[in-house]
Amino acid sequence: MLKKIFKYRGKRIRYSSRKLMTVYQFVLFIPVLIAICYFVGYKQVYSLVSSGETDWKLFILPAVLFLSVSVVANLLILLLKRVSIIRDGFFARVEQRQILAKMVIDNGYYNREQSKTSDGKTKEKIKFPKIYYRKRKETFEVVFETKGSKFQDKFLTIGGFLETALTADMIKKVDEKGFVIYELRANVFNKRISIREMVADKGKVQLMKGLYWHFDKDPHLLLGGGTGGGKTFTLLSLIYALVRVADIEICDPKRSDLMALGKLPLFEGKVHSGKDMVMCLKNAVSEMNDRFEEMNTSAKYKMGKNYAYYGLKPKFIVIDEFAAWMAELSNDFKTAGEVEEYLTQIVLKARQCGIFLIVAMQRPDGEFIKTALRDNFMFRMSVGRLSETGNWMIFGDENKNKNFKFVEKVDGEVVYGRGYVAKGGDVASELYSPFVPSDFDFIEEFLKISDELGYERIAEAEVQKLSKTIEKTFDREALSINDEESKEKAFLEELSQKY
Ligand SMILES: Nc1ncnc2c1ncn2[C@@H]1O[C@H](COP(=O)(O)OP(=O)(O)OP(=O)(O)O)[C@@H](O)[C@H]1O
Repeated sequence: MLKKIFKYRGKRIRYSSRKLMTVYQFVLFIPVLIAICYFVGYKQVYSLVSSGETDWKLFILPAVLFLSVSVVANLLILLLKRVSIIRDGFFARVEQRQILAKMVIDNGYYNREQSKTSDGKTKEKIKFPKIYYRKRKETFEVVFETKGSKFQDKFLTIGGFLETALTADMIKKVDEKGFVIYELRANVFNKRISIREMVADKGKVQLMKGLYWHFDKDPHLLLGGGTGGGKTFTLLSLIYALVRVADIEICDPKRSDLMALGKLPLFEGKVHSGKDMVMCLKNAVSEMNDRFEEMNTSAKYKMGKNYAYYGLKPKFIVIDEFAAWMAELSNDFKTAGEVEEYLTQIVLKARQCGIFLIVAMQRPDGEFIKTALRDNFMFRMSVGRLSETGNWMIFGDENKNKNFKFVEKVDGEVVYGRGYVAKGGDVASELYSPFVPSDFDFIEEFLKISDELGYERIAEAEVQKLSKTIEKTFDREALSINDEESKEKAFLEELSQKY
């Protein structure tokens, strides 16, 4: 009851909050000011004055000392505030409160109140509506009182505006009696991890600091994104992290970057293209049935337990450029029907026995992936530039009002692999896929994993050749594809540009 009466909503944003950073500058300077007043003012100047000293030259040194210490101290305080903002510390939050106050003033979301002073003059006072700022563990909340105020309509749709004003990403909007609460996350870029930090176990894989794909809870991943946005690198990163703990099958209809992996012993016979991809899905369905059989007849059978309990390894089927593949099959109804059938079975049933799909495409158009099938991908990601419709197709109706941004540069540097992420049905939040440094050679790294897992080594010349196929400058010729395949590849390339 008490909680209902006194509900803490956060720090109130007031007219005075517009100068918060300056106030803190002064507050932090006060101890320094006291110290110089004591050591310079009292100890030096005062003693000179009280001893009757009149030579003005003797006062120069204390004056210079006073000024220089003040300037240096203020510069240090400014530096401290800057570092704190960059590190998302205390002053990042102070700055956010100040920005909110300025936003209210600049947009006129306040009321003017007139009052009479004791000497009969009229004084105008600016009164802010009730707006609160509250820090949460990884996020912060901005709360607006609605209660029929003249700004109510504005506050109910201010989410996108807040995202831009506070350079933050809205992750939730909650309507409460009399209030609307926006939950935002700032400085998401700082939460980016390097590919080498990606950790996976039998139930989850890390994507950013504090962000995991719990594939056993939110099965099947749908990844969308425009050309060159970082889809292939995201897929490769996921494969890199998961291959230590899972079986991976790869379908690459474009026969591009991922095809090269098939030449490594670690993925021998596990990288598919053409008709082989249909077989891969068919085999996954029969493996699913076998796994269920094994689980149900196990001596330690327990209702509701999943693959991990029975000691089974998770298995991932990675399909790149899915829409282009389906477009290619648009005249081959039989095969297209077969693919759809296998995918539906896996999507609907395979979670418990540990078989998961990771499907990537430019955008999940209903023409190529049925909405009912798409809705069962419980984890969604996008990287790179995507149209409004593309985002809506990936993240669904829940995100129709989300302000999806395309960010090309962060701190002046071009950024790759930026996009959004959401569990099915949630508001999408900003994502930076794990960073792949320029000295990271996927082939070399997969060979290291091969060694760890006891696979045979391949010749150095072959390693060199393969490394080139997954370089930052796509050298697709190195894949040694014959003429007939080249034609088909060009056709698929064309389709994947479109879809
Ligand atoms: N996570 C990342 N870390 C570092 N660089 C990246 C990352 N993602 C993408 N890049 C850079 O962007 C380039 C394009 O990425 P990628 O090949 O993954 O795009 P794509 O969306 O798969 O494009 P396409 O559809 O044309 O194959 C890479 O060669 C790399 O230089």
